[in-house]
Amino acid sequence: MTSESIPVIDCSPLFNSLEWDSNECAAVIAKIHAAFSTWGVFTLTGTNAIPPSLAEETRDVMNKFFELPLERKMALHLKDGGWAWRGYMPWGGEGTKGNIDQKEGFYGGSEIGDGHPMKGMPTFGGNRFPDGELPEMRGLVLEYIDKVTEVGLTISDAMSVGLGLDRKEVKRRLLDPEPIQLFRSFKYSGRHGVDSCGIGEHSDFGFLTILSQNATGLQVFSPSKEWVDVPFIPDSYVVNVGDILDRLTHGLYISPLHRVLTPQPNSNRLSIPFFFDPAWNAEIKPLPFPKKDNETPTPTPAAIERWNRNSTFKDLQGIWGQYLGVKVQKIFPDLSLPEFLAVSRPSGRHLVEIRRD
Ligand SMILES: O=C(O)CCC(=O)C(=O)O
Ligand SMILES: [Fe+2]
Repeated sequence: MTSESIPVIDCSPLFNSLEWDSNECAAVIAKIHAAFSTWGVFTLTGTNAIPPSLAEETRDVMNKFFELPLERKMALHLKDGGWAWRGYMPWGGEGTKGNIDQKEGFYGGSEIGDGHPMKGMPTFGGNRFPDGELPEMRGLVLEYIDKVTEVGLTISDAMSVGLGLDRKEVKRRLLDPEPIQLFRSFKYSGRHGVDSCGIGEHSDFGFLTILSQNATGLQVFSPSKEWVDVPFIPDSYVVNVGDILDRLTHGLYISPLHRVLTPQPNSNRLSIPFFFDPAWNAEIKPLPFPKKDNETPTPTPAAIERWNRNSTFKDLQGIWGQYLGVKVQKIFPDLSLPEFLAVSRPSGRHLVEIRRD
């Protein structure tokens, strides 16, 4: 048994338009900085950027979505959404390290118009909502994405100040003109005879993950290397560091291992992880801190061990989209991709076409 528990941080001063150099804000910023440097995760309370009713209605509509007949959901299958990586992911459709994850999912993102310059690139494209069966889902999910993005931007500002940078430095370097916004919702349900996890142990690929949940089940690997339950607290969000933020902070911020326990066959656990990632064109190079002496911090052995868990970010170069494209290609090996430069593979270039069938 462990007495450790993940930090819970009331972030209301940051959302209540207080001066950021007020004592209240400074205290919250220090707590976030400490949480990211030790656990890599905290439970955020006190945000008014996402009205509680919106979060609840979004979870409700996602539950309704998962209750739709299977053939209606299959009509929205992810693979038919191509590079946009949007739509329905059936139960068992994903796995971690060779084991199937006992979950089904819905994948979405910000809606872009036909004329958008990024249309057709990995993660950019139309959402696949069940407009006929659940007409309210589109509006709720898009509104939720807007609001949770505000939370991501506020945390990024706090992080920037915590790292000794100007408040907008992280945003300017990594999130302008707009962060990549990946909406996910998962419904966990176990099957008799299958003992794999809801999601096996992993760390997140991107920058920040901001997760809403309706029950316990998520566990995080603690600083003293034990699995610790993330409690369910109403109107809270679990915010964790992803692998690229770990790298960009020279390993000061920790991308934590986490997993979702094996769900019961009649489980009702629903989560909405939101991946708040760098802008497609963001140049991937470490953040310039500490500012005072400009010395590059030396990564600790623990950081190097984390970075070696997977080699995606072995060398930091190029732009975020080049890493993201490779990630999406691994998920859809059969799809072909618009041409783009990739940096995390020796071949360097993918030459593909968008699937039209
Ligand atoms: O559903 C959860 O609680 C965790 C989801 C997660 O870890 C992920 O999607 O990366
Ligand atoms: Fe995760």
